[in-house]
Amino acid sequence: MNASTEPPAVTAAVEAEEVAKAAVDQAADQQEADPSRSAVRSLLRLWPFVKPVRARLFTAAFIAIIASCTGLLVPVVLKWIVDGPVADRDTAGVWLGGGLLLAVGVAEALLFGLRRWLVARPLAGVEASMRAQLYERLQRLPVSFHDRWASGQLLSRGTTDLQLLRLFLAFPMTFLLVNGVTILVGCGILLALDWGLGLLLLLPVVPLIVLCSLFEGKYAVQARLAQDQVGDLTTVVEESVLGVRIIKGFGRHRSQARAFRDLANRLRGTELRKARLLAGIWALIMTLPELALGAALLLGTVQVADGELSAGTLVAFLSTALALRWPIDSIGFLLAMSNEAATATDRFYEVLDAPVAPDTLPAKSGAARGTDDPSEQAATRQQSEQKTSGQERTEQEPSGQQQSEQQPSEHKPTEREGGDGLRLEGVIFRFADAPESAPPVLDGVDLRIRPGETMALVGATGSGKTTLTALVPRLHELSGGRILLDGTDVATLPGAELRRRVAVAFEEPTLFSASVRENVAMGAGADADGQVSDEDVWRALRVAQADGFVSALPQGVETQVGEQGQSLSGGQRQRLALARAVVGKPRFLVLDDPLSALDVHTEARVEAALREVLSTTTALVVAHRPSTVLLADRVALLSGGRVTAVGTHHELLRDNAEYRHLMSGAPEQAPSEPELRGAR
Ligand SMILES: Nc1ncnc2c1ncn2[C@@H]1O[C@H](COP(=O)(O)OP(=O)(O)OP(=O)(O)O)[C@@H](O)[C@H]1O
Repeated sequence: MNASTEPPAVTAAVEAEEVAKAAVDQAADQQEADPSRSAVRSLLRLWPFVKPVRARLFTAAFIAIIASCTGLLVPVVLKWIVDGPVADRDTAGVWLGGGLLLAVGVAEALLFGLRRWLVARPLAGVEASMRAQLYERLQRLPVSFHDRWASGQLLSRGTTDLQLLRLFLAFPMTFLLVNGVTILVGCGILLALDWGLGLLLLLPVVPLIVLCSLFEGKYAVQARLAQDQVGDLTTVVEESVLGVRIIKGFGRHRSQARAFRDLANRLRGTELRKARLLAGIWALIMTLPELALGAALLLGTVQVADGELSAGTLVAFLSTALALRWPIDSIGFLLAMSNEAATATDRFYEVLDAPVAPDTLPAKSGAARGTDDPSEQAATRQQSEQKTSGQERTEQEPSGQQQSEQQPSEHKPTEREGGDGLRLEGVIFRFADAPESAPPVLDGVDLRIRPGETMALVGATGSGKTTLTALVPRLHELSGGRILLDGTDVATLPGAELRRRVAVAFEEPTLFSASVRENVAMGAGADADGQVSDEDVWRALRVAQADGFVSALPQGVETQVGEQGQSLSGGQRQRLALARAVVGKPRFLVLDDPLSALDVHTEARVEAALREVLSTTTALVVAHRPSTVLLADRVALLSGGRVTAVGTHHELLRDNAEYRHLMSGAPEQAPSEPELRGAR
């Protein structure tokens, strides 16, 4: 949650518009495709997906080559008919020739039909497996990746780009090969029929090769631009649909539509440039061979008149040349489609190549990520204690404000046998995209939460509370320091184990298009799928005070909550998210202001029920209101990137001006966030 002084709804409306404008600008600045990149090399990266169906694909390509070359028999049969039965006025021979031509045509059609049948099924499988891999990768990529990438760009890669690739494998890939072989065989026949006329017909080949390679480079740039612009357009549509209430509420539909139109116009411009390039190369590909054919026809006719060439040979020559027209004409758009497929492959692999944080990291030594060496640990702690005044030191050495830990707090923490609770040691965090000059959001946070203890985390808006809570379940990787769960560094815990130990609920509750039961049971972890009993679900719903409204839903826990739970109120969504966090009875619970949307009475009831859960769970709860803070045994104040005070709510109210200011909302002279950051 970013710091903002505007009312949230106004900010959201302005942001919606700005996002659309930013997408337009982004499209304008879109990084150009590298014209020197090799389309063939890009397309070869599809091999791992194509490999399982290679036998069928190669068989289909071979059949298509046979079918296409079968078509080249037509001119040979024609030459035989003209020079034989027609010249000899042999009617039976003409019928036989006609029958042969029919047989050749039928064989060609059957072979092409067989090819299509062979490729349709396996290619749908290739597309499905690519899509599955993309989705799986998206799930594994870190939150920082998703922060950077627009959702529309990812959506368009999973839909439009993969469709383009299936089309390429089904059609252009095969036909570039088939038509290439057909042209070679056809040229061989032409040269065999009359090498002089054949050479004349082949004259345009060299300029056409040069022109095609020039076209390919230019087309690649436009194809990349167009596909990126489709991604931007998808982002704007998605955001407009999700933010439709804000757009309508603030009457922003016109400006939103304008921004969309600008983006659509840019895409239109790019598509027109593509069409112009394609039209240009197509015109050349059709005109140059046509000119050569005209010249060959003229020369051939003169030769027939002079008796140097038989009429049958000329007919065969011309019909072979005409049979090659489609394979030659199609090269322009086959190249264009291949280029788009190469771009789609690049875009697909941009996601697949993005680095995924390893499931577990080796424990690092030294201060950067803490250390297992007790002497180094002591040194690290000493360093961070020097940085932090009035901050929690250790349980054994209470001082100043910390002495009050000895005083009775509202809820006595339960010690767990063998557990060490949650420890943050010298935690440093900086967002990867933050400017170099900006200080880290968290700059040496030290905090110990004892087993069974509930610690409230309080701080000014934008002080880094949400960021800190995201570090415990490793939604972001630390820039320095370490976080220990019962003595184990979270970086060394396998992902599944980490999820089993830690459950989270955020202020902005995310629900999925599924039933209430499925949304809640999700919190029990992937390995518990299908094993969450009704009793567990209802217990969690009771803790979150959600049992009442869920019972009143038309199908109870089986009720579908709609996309993002839009059919529920904000407070109801928050309570379901809370139920999801507690259903798996986690050892550690991280709650980012999960009760902010509740009225005070409901909040009090949720808190009463939560206390039972929290008495056996170690919890870190971000709090903005005194009522939420009272849920906790102790409170930590986050300020200037560090924990500057720890104590009970009443102690901090008494002793800490900044805390008093935050809790009371009184216009007291507490340091502002920029002041605090500047002071560092
Ligand atoms: N993805 C991001 N990239 C760069 N900076 C970010 C990112 N997310 C948050 N920040 C910045 O990090 C700082 C801490 O944000 P965070 O959301 O943790 O604050 P917070 O204390 O939870 O605020 P609030 O009380 O308003 O929820 C803010 O200055 C914010 O602008």
